[in-house]
Amino acid sequence: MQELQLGTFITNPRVRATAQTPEVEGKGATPAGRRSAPWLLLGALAIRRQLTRRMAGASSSEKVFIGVDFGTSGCRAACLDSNASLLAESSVAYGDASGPECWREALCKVVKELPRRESAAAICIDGTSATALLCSSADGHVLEGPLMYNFSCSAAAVQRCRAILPNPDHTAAASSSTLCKAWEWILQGKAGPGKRLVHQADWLTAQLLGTDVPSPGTDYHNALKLGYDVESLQWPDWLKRSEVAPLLPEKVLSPGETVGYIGAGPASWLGLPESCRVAAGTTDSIAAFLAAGTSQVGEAVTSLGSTLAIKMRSLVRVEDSSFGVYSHRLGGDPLQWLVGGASNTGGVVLRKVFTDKALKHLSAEIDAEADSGLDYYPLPCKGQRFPISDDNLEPRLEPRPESDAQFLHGILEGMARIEAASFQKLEELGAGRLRRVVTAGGGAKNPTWCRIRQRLIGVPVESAEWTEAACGAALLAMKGVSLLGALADQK
Ligand SMILES: Nc1ncnc2c1ncn2[C@@H]1O[C@H](COP(=O)(O)OP(=O)(O)O)[C@@H](O)[C@H]1O
Ligand SMILES: O=C(CO)[C@H](O)[C@H](O)COP(=O)(O)O
Repeated sequence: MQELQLGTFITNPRVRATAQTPEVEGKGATPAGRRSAPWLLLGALAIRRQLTRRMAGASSSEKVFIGVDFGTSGCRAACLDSNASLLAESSVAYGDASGPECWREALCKVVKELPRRESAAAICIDGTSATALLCSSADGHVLEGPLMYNFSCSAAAVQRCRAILPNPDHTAAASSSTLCKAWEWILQGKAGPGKRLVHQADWLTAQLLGTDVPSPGTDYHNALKLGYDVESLQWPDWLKRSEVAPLLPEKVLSPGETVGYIGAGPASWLGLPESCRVAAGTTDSIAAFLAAGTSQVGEAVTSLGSTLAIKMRSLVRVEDSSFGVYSHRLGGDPLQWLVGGASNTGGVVLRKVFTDKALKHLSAEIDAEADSGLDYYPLPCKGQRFPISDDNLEPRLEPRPESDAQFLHGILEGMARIEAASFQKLEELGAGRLRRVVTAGGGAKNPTWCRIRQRLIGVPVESAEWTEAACGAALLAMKGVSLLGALADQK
């Protein structure tokens, strides 16, 4: 098996690195040039290994809090001290690998690179929303899947799903919903007694508890697309009466709520103490929202990751699956919602054409205030989830100009138009007026893209201080269930 190497250590600009190893400049692996690997592929990436530690030597016994983010292209971990300062981050790319064994390998890799993990007081995992596995209820063994977050189910599964929904606009009506994936397995004859649908974050959280706890249940963020009623906080009767009922997770917890503590086995292979609390998780774009830090209704977070997910704080819950719009529960009194959706556009389109290094230097050549003169609709392949829900929508990336910088300009502008149309749709549907956009994800490090987006969206657009979702998961580990309410109650 290929020897695993360290991933890229992301240095948080706020915390000055005190220990630096020389920069290792590798050749950027082009996506097409990637070699396959049984587990985690780390091509010859430009690896800057910097462990960030606070200047003042924090005592090694001081408690730390760990968040682990399982995104589309890789896994990242963040470690906070008891003042919620960022101590260290680590990451590993999946490359061409995928599936539960790859995720578990990534979990082990990123956690074992964190300093002071032996003092961890709590850990929390976020995963891609609506990524589902079919597992044995008895021992948690994976039987089918994963069906990934953007997997569009068969017409038969979608039809059976929509037939039980209380209304056609329901979040679970989307062809990529977790509930459609449950019907997919039912129609294939793979579901049945002793089997349960498990979200990516839930399965990984169970790895932390050890083998004697097959399933920790789920959280009400991950449960939304499975049909959970996040207003009354219960499985609705129409779902409990359906053939899906036996597949539903028994427990639905609040994100950050205690699921249990690190099992003896995981304690040894992760180097975490058995006293470390395991918190219920959330989805990757909500973890990014939590990391980005917003303070009032009308503010939004756009996650510019492999996909483009937006969440706007609103006092109005909006749900319209015909546009791919749904609302996650934030909390507070009055109850606040994270209204938005997840588009198939995003960094995945960029990575098919440009390495991260090329993105950086080509972006510097672009005049963000000028129009590119191109009219692209950037998608990785046919199909769009939001703000147009259409499995047959084709990408538009022609004509390609001679200049790579102009080509990139057209793509960034095309994605910014999709983002602007998304916010416009949320306002049309009653979510309220957009005031400001804070940016998370890999694209947040591109100031040119931020300026193009600001020009087309028409409100201030800036990069978050913490652009990594893992920091949001670490805050959930640290603050527990109080985090969401406290965020919502900020006026
Ligand atoms: N300078 C840049 N400008 C725009 N996009 C970038 C830049 N650097 C990296 N990216 C994009 O960021 C994406 C990865 O972001 P990340 O948040 O890690 O994604 P995910 O969590 O969805 O895997 C990649 O698709 C890559 O193309
Ligand atoms: O695009 C995705 C993967 O990155 C997911 O769909 C994303 O998690 C958005 O879903 P949610 O709004 O439920 O978090």
